[in-house]
Amino acid sequence: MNILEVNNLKVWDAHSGKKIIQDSSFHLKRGNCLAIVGESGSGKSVTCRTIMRLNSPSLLHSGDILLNGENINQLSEKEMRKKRGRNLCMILQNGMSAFDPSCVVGVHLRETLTEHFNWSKREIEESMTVAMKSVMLKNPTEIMNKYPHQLSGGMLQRIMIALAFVLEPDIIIADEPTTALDTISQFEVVEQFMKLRERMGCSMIFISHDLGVVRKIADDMLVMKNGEIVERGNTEAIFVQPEHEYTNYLISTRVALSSHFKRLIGGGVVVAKG
Ligand SMILES: Nc1ncnc2c1ncn2[C@@H]1O[C@H](COP(=O)(O)OP(=O)(O)OP(=O)(O)O)[C@@H](O)[C@H]1O
Repeated sequence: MNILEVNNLKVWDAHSGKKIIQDSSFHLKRGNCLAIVGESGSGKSVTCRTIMRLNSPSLLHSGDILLNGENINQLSEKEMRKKRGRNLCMILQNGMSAFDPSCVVGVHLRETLTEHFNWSKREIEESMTVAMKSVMLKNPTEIMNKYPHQLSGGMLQRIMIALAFVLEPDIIIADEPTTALDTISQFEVVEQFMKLRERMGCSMIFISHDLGVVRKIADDMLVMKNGEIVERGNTEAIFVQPEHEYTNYLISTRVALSSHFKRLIGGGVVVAKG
């Protein structure tokens, strides 16, 4: 059963007429994680922002976007706002850009949750506290009283994941959620995503440059190049036997990079003698 079906999605720049997404059709099965990979500028983020209807007004689109069978492309802006957060939740690359820099994060969390639930301030704080502890954020009350710039990138990502725990959306769209983080935070955030899936069984679209993470987390994947999907299917099957030469290139580049890295690390270890 598909929770999301995207049919014949086209996106273009109204000013230049440049086609950004050519004619994209894909689906997300309920409870599955679909990864979108591809080089920079291939249209991964524009695809996801179109689903959320968060593109800049200069980008126009056509096609059907069926969420639970309902064509959300035909909804008014007001109806779409209700879908965002409660049904579709996006976790961005840079946690800093997701929060209002002028207020403490607790205000942002309260505003978001008040829009979707008829909860008191206390209920909101209680459910956020539980969710924040579950993503290993200690001292939730203290964190909620801090401004975004006073928190690390990894902490902000985990706050967004905690918010997703509370919102329990049908679909979480994560746009390179670990790119801006250091290696340790990347590992922790990926762990939290896996936990999120296990606990909520939610459906997820996961954009990533990191093929190691994709192989670990995604059931299915799409490979994009120049606004087109060039390969799709089961993640493991694609990794074992990529059909498109571009996918082959992406996978073999990763393998080459990783063995180069291992050689460097191995070669860099000097054991003192005597
Ligand atoms: N607001 C916009 N106006 C015009 N062109 C845009 C706009 N936003 C994105 N584009 C163009 O759309 C294309 C796809 O961009 P997109 O951000 O989806 O790529 P991406 O695959 O997500 O890349 P990355 O991995 O670097 O995030 C790019 O050529 C980009 O320049």
